[in-house]
Amino acid sequence: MEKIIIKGGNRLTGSVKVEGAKNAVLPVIAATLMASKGQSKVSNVPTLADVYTMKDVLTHINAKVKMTDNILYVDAVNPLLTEAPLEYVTKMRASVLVLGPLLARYGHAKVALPGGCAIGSRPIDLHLKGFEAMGAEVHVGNGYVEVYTDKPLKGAKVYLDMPSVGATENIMMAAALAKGKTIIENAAKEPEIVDLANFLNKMGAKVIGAGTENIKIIGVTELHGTEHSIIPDRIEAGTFMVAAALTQGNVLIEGAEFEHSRSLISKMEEMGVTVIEEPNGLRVIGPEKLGAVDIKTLPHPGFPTDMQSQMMTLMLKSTGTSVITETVFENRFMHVEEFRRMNAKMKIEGRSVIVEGPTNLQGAEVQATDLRAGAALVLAGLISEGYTRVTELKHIDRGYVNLTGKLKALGADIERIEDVNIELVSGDQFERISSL
Ligand SMILES: CC(=O)N[C@H]1[C@@H](OP(=O)(O)OP(=O)(O)OC[C@H]2O[C@@H](n3ccc(=O)[nH]c3=O)[C@H](O)[C@@H]2O)O[C@H](CO)[C@@H](O)[C@@H]1O
Ligand SMILES: C=C(OP(=O)(O)O)C(=O)O
Repeated sequence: MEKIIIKGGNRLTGSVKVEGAKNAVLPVIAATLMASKGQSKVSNVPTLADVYTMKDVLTHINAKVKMTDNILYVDAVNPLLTEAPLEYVTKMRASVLVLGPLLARYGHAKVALPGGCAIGSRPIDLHLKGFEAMGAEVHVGNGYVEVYTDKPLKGAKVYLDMPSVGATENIMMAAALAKGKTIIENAAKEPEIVDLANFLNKMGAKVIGAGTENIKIIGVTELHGTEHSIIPDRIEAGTFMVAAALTQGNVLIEGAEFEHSRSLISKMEEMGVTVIEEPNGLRVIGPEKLGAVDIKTLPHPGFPTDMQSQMMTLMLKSTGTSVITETVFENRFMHVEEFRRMNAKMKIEGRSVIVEGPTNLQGAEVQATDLRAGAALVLAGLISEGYTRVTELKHIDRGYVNLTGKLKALGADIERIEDVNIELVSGDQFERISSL
């Protein structure tokens, strides 16, 4: 079983480059399926497991896909299949984002119904409500969801009960090729929604107002391939910001956008962290003593749920009682048990976790329960006594390119090892691996 092993105590310094955003590139790749003319060239594509899964979905349905370095080429001109089987959806829920594009282009799409996952039940009822409002029939059965229509989709007014990111994206993509005007009310406002809208507009779509709560889409009859560069990953950036703050470090996070991370920066500043906007990124300087804060996760521009577990690590180092309340997902606290194995003092009360700090964290063997929880445990390892071993790295690989290498370059004592035989890597073995 592969593990990341961290020996805590090092201060991080230097600079680290942020990759293209996972949550922007996945919908953009899905949208390339709507180009009935010309090839799409997407650059700044992160080499993540999720990107390869999305690439496999596209190949499965007959699109021609090629990836070299960080550039992805998609040619979807030839007729496509309209079904994506279970194996892809179990690896990555974002595979449901092919529903909107395929429905709009072919009048039919079928994908395995995503089940619950470690962070909550995650239904797709709002996506389906949008498709129905545009005239599609929805059939759910035998573990699959099928959407179809024998007439072109028609523009509609769709109110989302909550500003779902995926539903906004799926409906926006379907509406781009529908007849007439669609308005998405209470739409998600994340920067990744704006990136998708920009990509669609370069393909010939007419999307107005992305980034606000009302998005208007005037349908067109055809979309074409185009070129686009993916926005930087604000969650990867945030993870390194926390790493710098935790270790009393001084790190330049190259490519990090101030505007995309306002809520995180504001909380970090409240805790005593210095964040400086520089021409090519954000510099983060960790203080000697961190103050406690209360945080509530919310849809953008509120505090992102994808930074909740990493911030919990920072709270563990802060002096006083911090409370973190999760309002976006109903069950995103699986990492609390793992933190406790590292001597963390925290208590779950309903949708909140009460964190008592500062804690002397102790290294332990812990499991990544989802990708951000995995990153948070690696962060905790950076400030723990002794050795921390993080397993279930498949989760981390969904969302982070070379997390170990990047932290090592900043000065962390960290290794990723394949240890089929060694159940417990001792300090000596770690020293040997580190010096290889
Ligand atoms: C690939 C991608 O971009 N993933 C992000 C996206 O996920 P995703 O698009 O799945 O998240 P949503 O914004 O849709 O989900 C937010 C909440 O709405 C609920 N909901 C959603 C859709 C629906 O039809 N019905 C419903 O009840 C979900 O269960 C959840 O409680 O946004 C989340 C919230 O910022 C992030 O944590 C994920 O990293
Ligand atoms: C929850 C996340 O992603 P996904 O929606 O792809 O599971 C995440 O990026 O933290």
